[in-house]
Amino acid sequence: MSLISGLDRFTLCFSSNLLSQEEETKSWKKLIKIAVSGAAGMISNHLLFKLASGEVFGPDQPVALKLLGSERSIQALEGVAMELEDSLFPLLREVNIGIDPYEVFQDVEWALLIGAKPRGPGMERADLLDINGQIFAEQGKALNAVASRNVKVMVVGNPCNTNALICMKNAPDIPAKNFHALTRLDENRAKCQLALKAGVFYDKVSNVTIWGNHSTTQVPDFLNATINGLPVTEIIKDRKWLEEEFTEKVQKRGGVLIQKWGRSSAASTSVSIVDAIRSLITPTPKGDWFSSGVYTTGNPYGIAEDIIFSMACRSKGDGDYELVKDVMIDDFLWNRIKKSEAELLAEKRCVAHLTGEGIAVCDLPGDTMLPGEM
Ligand SMILES: NC(=O)C1=CN([C@@H]2O[C@H](COP(=O)(O)OP(=O)(O)OC[C@H]3O[C@@H](n4cnc5c(N)ncnc54)[C@H](OP(=O)(O)O)[C@@H]3O)[C@@H](O)[C@H]2O)C=CC1
Ligand SMILES: O=C([O-])CC(=O)C(=O)O
Repeated sequence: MSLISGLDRFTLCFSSNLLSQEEETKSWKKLIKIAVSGAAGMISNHLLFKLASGEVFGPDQPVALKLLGSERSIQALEGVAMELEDSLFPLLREVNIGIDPYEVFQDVEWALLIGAKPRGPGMERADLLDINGQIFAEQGKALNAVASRNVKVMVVGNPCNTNALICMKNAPDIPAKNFHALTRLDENRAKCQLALKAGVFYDKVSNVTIWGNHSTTQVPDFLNATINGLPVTEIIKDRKWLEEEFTEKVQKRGGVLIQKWGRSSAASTSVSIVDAIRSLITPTPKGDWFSSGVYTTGNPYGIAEDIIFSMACRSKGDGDYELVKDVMIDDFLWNRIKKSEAELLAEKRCVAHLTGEGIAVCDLPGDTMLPGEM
């Protein structure tokens, strides 16, 4: 018996505890198909087991995992699939592996796009944008061709905001609103720092927005954040700490971790992907919000249109979201937001050849980096 299918090496013959159709309609929800790229990578190694366990979509939600790899990773991918199979997750109905996004993305309702080339020594940021951009352009086209018409796409692979924009532009038949770049890890990092400084537990911190790019220009918003329902600025009165130390700590957290660990955050990133998905499929607690990198066109804040920018979102739990209107933006916040916006506009000009918007011109600001690059 095997759950695994894909690449013609495995045949799907799992059936031993498959519920009959009648039982299924009584007690279990309809199977959902979830694609994960970079499935043999470090983040996926944590995430896939959470998806299969029911931790993400719930204890009555059967899942099919469709794992996208490459020639490079196919052996590893088979190993990952075997481990999933050996874990005997009752909700995991099917594991499919493949290297062709047009096969792997067939009918998927969620696409978690994690695979991306890491920036190597001496590689220009423009080169990274181009190499990874090509991956995301191809995957956008594949999603457009074969995925569910309402697929939700979560881009994790860096530079995730611009990769998400490229993916979205190559998938014109899928609503632009369905594309997200993961900035939830940054939000979680910000909450952790505020809780530690205030001497409270993490769950007392809410309304934390990350504005902008998942890079060192990101803006962790302490102005609108609350602790125990009170403005953070009333609890932590050290404004200098908030503007300088806190902000920089969150912006550079990824890089500091790489220096210590020798690799980038994988476990906490997978936790934040779970948080990001759950924020879309469960109603946002009253008065609170969450951060996600989403499409700016029509935003109420005056941020440039047609980029993917992290902003404050609320969801009714139906997979969709709306932008939060009642946020304060002072000069400090606005100046920082403009810097991150300028970086994303520069990244966008750099990938114009991949978004169908003409000839690329790369004039990236030199002083900004991915969180892991400091
Ligand atoms: N948004 C966020 O908050 C965060 C984003 N990240 C980003 O997530 C991505 C994945 O991280 P992680 O899982 O730790 O990385 P890994 O290096 O463990 O895995 C990355 C996967 O990317 C795939 N890949 C695609 N193209 C290439 C290529 N040209 N060269 C090498 N590998 C490639 C590989 O899979 P295959 O061969 O199967 O394609 C590989 O397994 C990275 O881009 C990282 O920067 C990390 C932390 C936080
Ligand atoms: O740059 C990286 O790969 C790591 C990263 O995004 C982060 O830790 O936030």
